[in-house]
Amino acid sequence: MTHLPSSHPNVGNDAAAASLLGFVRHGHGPEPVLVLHDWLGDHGNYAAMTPYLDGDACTYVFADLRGYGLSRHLTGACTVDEIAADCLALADHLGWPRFNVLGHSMTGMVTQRLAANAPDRIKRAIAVCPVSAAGNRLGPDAYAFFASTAHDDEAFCRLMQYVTGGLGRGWAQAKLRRHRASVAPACRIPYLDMLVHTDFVDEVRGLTTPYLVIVGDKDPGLDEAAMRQTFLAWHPNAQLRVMPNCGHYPMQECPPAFAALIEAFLADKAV
Ligand SMILES: O=C(O)CC1=CCC(=O)O1
Repeated sequence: MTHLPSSHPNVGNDAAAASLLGFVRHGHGPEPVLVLHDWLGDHGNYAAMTPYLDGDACTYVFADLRGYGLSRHLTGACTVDEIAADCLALADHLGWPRFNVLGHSMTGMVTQRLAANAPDRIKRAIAVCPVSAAGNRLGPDAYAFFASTAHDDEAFCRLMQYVTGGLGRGWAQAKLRRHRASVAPACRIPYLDMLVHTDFVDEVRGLTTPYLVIVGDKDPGLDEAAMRQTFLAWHPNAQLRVMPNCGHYPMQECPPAFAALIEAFLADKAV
């Protein structure tokens, strides 16, 4: 991976440069792919799968949202509109008039926001274990538990084990270390509130963007049934794939199989 900081010299003006999302680029192929991370990780979620990606076919840009990883210094409103605007600014900076977008979990809804805001710019969308435009309406106890992971290391580890069907302590602790090092404390709850309370379903129904929706069969909440009631119900050109023996993090739990799945979709010449 090539590391390009957000202060890359090709940025057009100071204001744009100051708020450009940090990113990591991989590959040089003709198919541009903007890759977004989840609530609890950053671009590092994808490190295990990059050796299996075809860099001659695609150019991947792994972006960090404000408050995360290479954008840890950037503050903001932590809304889906802000993320979508930041993504389009990054695509402009990269010289990408039209591109593919991949969102994971929390940023599943960002793929929909982008497809609704800029349908001519989004070639295809991939939504991985995604929270949809309907938000993830957690009840009070579940919300309190999710919120506690922002400061309670044990709760964080329990969540990491729960959403992967019981992976071990080593997995949970590795996720915890990366999270605590790369996610600014001030943005943890605001992004949770975004993923819980956002609702723009009426703006995405009927969008014809080609969609690949991927879930793991060990992800307890964001499962096949949930996808059929959301993404598959709203997007006429959506297809669903269920990854076997995989939880909420296919890019880390099943890297080569996940890479093959997304690249088969990205290679579809009909689009
Ligand atoms: O990963 C996210 O963005 C949010 C989330 C954490 C566990 C889960 O099921 O969703």
